[in-house]
Amino acid sequence: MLGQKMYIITKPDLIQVTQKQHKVLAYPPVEADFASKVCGVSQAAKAIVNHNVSGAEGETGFSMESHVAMRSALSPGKGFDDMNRKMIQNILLSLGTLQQLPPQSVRTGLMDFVRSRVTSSTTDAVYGPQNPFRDHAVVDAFWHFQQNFTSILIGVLPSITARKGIAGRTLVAKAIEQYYRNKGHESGSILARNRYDVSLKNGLSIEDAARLEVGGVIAIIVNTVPAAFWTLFFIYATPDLLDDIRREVQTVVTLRHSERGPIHSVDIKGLKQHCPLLSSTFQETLRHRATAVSVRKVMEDTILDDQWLLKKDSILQMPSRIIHKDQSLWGSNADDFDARRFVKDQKPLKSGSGSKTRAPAAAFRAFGGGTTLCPGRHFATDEVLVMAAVFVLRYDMAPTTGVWSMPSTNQSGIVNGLLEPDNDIEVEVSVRKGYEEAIFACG
Ligand code: HEM
Repeated sequence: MLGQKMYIITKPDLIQVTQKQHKVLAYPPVEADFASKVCGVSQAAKAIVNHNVSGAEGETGFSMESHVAMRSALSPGKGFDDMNRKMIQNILLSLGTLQQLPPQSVRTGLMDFVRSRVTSSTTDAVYGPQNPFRDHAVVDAFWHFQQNFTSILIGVLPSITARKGIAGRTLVAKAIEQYYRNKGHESGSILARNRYDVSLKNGLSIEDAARLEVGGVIAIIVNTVPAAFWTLFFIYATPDLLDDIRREVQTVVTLRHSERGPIHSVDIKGLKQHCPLLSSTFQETLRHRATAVSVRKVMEDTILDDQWLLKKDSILQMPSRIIHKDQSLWGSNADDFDARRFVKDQKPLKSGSGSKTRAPAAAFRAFGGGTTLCPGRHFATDEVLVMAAVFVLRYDMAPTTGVWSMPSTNQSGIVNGLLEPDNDIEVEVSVRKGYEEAIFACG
């Protein structure tokens, strides 16, 4: 990007105009460039990935077809429902494992805990019974790679400065390659199958298809982990909020007794429709912690909104963090975490006043917007809401220092969608009275 002209847009109305001009202010060339650099593919694969990124030749080529394939896999339908249901079952099951540990209370790093649960639940749902992430070495390698994103993408001599990350990436790509060779994708989700089919159809080798799939893993887990971490952090750090959310979640859980023990069935639809405070807390967590920057390439000289000349080949950025902290959009408490901000009966923002305000929908940028609005947002929302709901019902949690203090986030990488804590929080987690034998299921 050195020497490249850059424009930054921070006003939602201008962002909407930008998003409507998605052919000339385009995302696919940015994504192709990102994938080529971050995934470490061969020269031949770079040419395939960068072919027809402008869409001038119609909806053909790897870039255009993988966009469609991912969107269709993540849209409502049987394939998506199967994958989503498996992820939810995995989350419910994985939150039960603490119960099997000998003392009823365990010490763990909160980020570590969330990372391992999200990684195993999501990758198992996506990749199926031959999921390469069932191997802990692959999981560890992936997170080493993730910690080195920024250096790999824009660092000086990444082969030296990001050696551990690159080694991690190679190990994960090899494991996915083996998965493909064993035909693991055939019993995986629609998302895993669609991505493989598009890669092979467009002439990528299995090795390069596997390298690019490492980029797919970034999309499916990297943002959900901090989203779940911060959601739990804010809920437990605010005792009144924890009590209110517990009461709310209880209304969508039914209890029945079985030979195996008491079964608590969580109504997943009810969680989204009848738990406004939990949903609002999740959205506010994303608003408060998002750092995603939507990037577009200017494909030809363009006059934006009849007044701004954008030069061909320049880069346009729409940074969520600036927009989410704009007091003219979110009110005078824009910097604060307000768990009730997205509860529907909040009054809309009146110009420049009020602390409890609702901004226009376009001002919420955690999932991007327009044609590239995150297609995994429903999957991610279900994952975090279910995790938070079961966690609050089943567990008490307190930091071992005795005080919940907000961790610093200075080392958070610039390509992350959300801030990440510099250090993990050590917590003591214990099963709540009455939930010792509980089994959770989705209703
Ligand atoms: C809280 C979790 C998540 C956040 C905050 C998030 C955020 C985003 C953002 C900001 C973008 C780029 C949009 C743009 O530049 O306009 C994006 C793209 C994408 N996300 Fe997510 N995401 C999350 C979870 C997921 C999950 C769980 C999946 C898949 C299961 C997923 C799949 C994708 C895909 C495939 C794209 C690329 C879309 C395209 O090429 O058009 N995301 N996400």
